[in-house]
Amino acid sequence: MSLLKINNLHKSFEGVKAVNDISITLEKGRILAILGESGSGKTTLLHLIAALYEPDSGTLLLDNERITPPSEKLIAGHPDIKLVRQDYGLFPNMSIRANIAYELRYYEENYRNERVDKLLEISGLTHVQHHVPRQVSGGEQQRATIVKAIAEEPKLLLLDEPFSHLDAVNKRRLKNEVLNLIKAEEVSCIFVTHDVTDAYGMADELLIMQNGNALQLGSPEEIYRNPSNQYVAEITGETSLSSELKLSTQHSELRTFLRPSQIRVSEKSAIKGTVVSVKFLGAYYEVILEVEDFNLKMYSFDKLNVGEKIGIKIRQLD
Ligand SMILES: Nc1ncnc2c1ncn2[C@@H]1O[C@H](COP(=O)(O)OP(=O)(O)OP(=O)(O)O)[C@@H](O)[C@H]1O
Repeated sequence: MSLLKINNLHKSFEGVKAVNDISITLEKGRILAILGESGSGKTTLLHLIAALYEPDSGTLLLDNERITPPSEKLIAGHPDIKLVRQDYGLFPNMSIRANIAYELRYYEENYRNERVDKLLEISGLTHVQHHVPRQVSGGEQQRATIVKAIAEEPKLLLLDEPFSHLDAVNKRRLKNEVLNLIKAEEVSCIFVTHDVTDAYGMADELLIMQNGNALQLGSPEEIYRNPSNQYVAEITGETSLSSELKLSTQHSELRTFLRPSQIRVSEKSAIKGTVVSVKFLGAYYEVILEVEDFNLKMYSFDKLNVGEKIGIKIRQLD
C-alpha cells in the first residue's frame, strides 16, 4: 500500500529549477535513498515533502490525504512526517534521556517512561542515557536524534545526509543500527545522500537526481545493472570505461559503460590486454589494463604485474 504519492512536483528559486517535475510513490515500510551531487535538489525535495517549503505546482499525498503546504497553515510541517537535519538538533544541556523524553512531554508519564526505555534500548543508548550530548560519540548523537524523531511514531522519517559526519567504520555501524531502528519501528524512510555507498545495503529504492530532475528511480540493484545513462552509471559505482566500447563485434551488444566487476581474467580469450597499473585496495587489486586503444579498469584478487599481458572475458551484468 502506498504511503507517499508525489506527482509532478516543481519548485524554483529565482529562476533555478531546484525540483523539476518529480513524481515518486513510496510504499509503506520502504526506504528510499535520494542520490545526487551538491545542488541537485535533494534537500529542497525533502523540505517539500516535510511541508516546510511551498511547492510551485504538483501534488503530495500521505496516506491518500493532501499534505497541506505551509501557506495554508499557521506552523509549517506535518505531524506524521519528521525531518532530521544535518545538524544533530539535540538540546546540549539535557541528558540523552531527557532529550528523547522531551518529544513525549504531552503524553502521560507512565507511557512516556516506557516508550523512552524502549527507544533507548532499540537505539543502544541505555548506557549513556544520563550523559549530555557532548559526552557521547557522533554516532550516538546521531542515533539519539533519530530516536527523538521517531518517538511519536511518525509515518514518514526524512533524513538529510544522516551519515555525512562519520568515518568509514562508524558509518558502517550506524547504517546497520539505523536500519534496525527503522525496521523495529516499522517506519517508512527517505534519506538523501551524495554517496552511493550510503544507499547500498540500506535503501529498497533509489532516486537519482541531477539539476532538479529525476534521472532514474528503481531498486539499487536495477540501477547499478542498468543505469539509464553514463552519469547514472558513474554516480552509482565505478565504471571501467567512459567512452564507447568497440572492443569486439562479439560484444557489440554491451552498453557504452562497463563495471570493473564485469571484466575477468581468461587465459583462453582472444581479447588481450597489457597491465598498465596495479593498486592494492585491501581485499582486492584495482588493475588498469590497456586493451586495443582503451584503458579498462578491473578488479583482481591475484596480484598482477605491470607490463604483463593477459586475456580477458567480459560478462554481462544481467
Ligand atoms: N532558499 C533558497 N534560495 C535560493 N536558491 C536555493 C534555495 N535553496 C536551494 N536553492 C538552490 O536550489 C538548488 C538545489 O539546492 P538543494 O539544496 O536542494 O540541493 P542539494 O542536492 O540538497 O545540495 P547539497 O547536497 O549541497 O545540500 C541549488 O542550485 C541551490 O542553490
